[in-house]
Amino acid sequence: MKQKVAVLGAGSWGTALAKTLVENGHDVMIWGNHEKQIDEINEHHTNTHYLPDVKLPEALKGTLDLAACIADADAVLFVVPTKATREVAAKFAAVCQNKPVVIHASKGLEKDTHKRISVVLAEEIPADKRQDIVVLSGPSHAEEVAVRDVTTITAASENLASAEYVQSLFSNEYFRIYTNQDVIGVETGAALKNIIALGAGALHGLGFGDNAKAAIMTRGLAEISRLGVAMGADPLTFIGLSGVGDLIVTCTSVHSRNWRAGDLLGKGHKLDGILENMGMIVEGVSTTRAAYELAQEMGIEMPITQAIYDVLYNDVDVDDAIRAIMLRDYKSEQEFTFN
Ligand SMILES: NC(=O)c1ccc[n+]([C@@H]2O[C@H](COP(=O)([O-])OP(=O)(O)OC[C@H]3O[C@@H](n4cnc5c(N)ncnc54)[C@H](O)[C@@H]3O)[C@@H](O)[C@H]2O)c1
Ligand SMILES: O=P(O)(O)OC[C@H](O)CO
Repeated sequence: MKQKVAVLGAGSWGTALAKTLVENGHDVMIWGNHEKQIDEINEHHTNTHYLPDVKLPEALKGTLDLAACIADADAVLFVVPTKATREVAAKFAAVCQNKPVVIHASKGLEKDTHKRISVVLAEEIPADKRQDIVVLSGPSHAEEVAVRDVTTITAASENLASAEYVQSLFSNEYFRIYTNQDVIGVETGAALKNIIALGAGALHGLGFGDNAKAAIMTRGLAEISRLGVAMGADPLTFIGLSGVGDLIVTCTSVHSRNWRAGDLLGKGHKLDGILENMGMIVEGVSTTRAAYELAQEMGIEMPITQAIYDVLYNDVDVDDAIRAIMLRDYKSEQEFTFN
């Protein structure tokens, strides 16, 4: 059935998802915070900074007016960077007049509080202003979804009916959505893979080969699962789309901003300059800090995260960080415990 959907966030992912929703026959409005960009969407049906060469459907309307965007919406999709989610959710709650399903497609942990995004949304949006919160996540680069490349991701909610609603909203012949009821697992897998992608990029930038890539992805998944399970996730979620699936795509694709940032770090560029030139959000940088602090609080061993934290925040040389990981206490692979 045709639904009215508001997309909050007019960057790469918001624009690609809005395009898919229009192609699925829904009535879609996208809200952004840059006038020139919203004008471009409305007048030229493009969003060239984020998705060069992609023609957007004329039926996709952009607005700077949040209240107008969400008026009568059946569903509202939050797709702003993690650091902006609380602020946008509070603005939403202040003007929301109905009770839409709240979906989010962002990937990160909130700085300072270390909270998952669905927790931040639940704190800012009172239950009388929304239905369930559903997480949309998995291996998916906007650049590929926007050109209808085959993609599979997950809609996660504790309430299966809400996950199924989001599944039916987005699914089509190139975009297949699975449901999942492990919200903690889906969100932690999504957030933490960005840290490992920074590391995989750095190894590439330093000239390491495929063995190193396999090593960081496999041992990265071990520590993602360790923290995720300690937070309450189902271990099996990490062998699914938002676990190993997203890890594969983010650690191997040139589209990945996190991988590209890591690659440049490995080649000796400075972090500030890398972030400035990317022109898009690199979530892994702030998530590394949040995950490192959370792991310290919870007493969870995350050596790769710690190494990347040291490179990003303690000025440790990448080569030294790798040597420290390789020469730490020798372990059994079977030491992997979920508790
Ligand atoms: N790009 C992808 O392929 C992709 C895929 C899956 C998930 N994600 C996740 O989606 C989230 C958004 O990523 P993106 O790629 O669209 O980022 P982006 O950098 O391409 O765009 C972010 C957008 O958010 C807007 N924004 C920032 N702060 C805002 C605020 N306070 N109020 C209103 N708008 C604000 C920016 O103006 C920009 O339009 C991230 O958490 C990312 O990890 C991205
Ligand atoms: O470009 P990245 O590194 O933010 O990754 C985007 C998506 O999360 C990939 O699934």
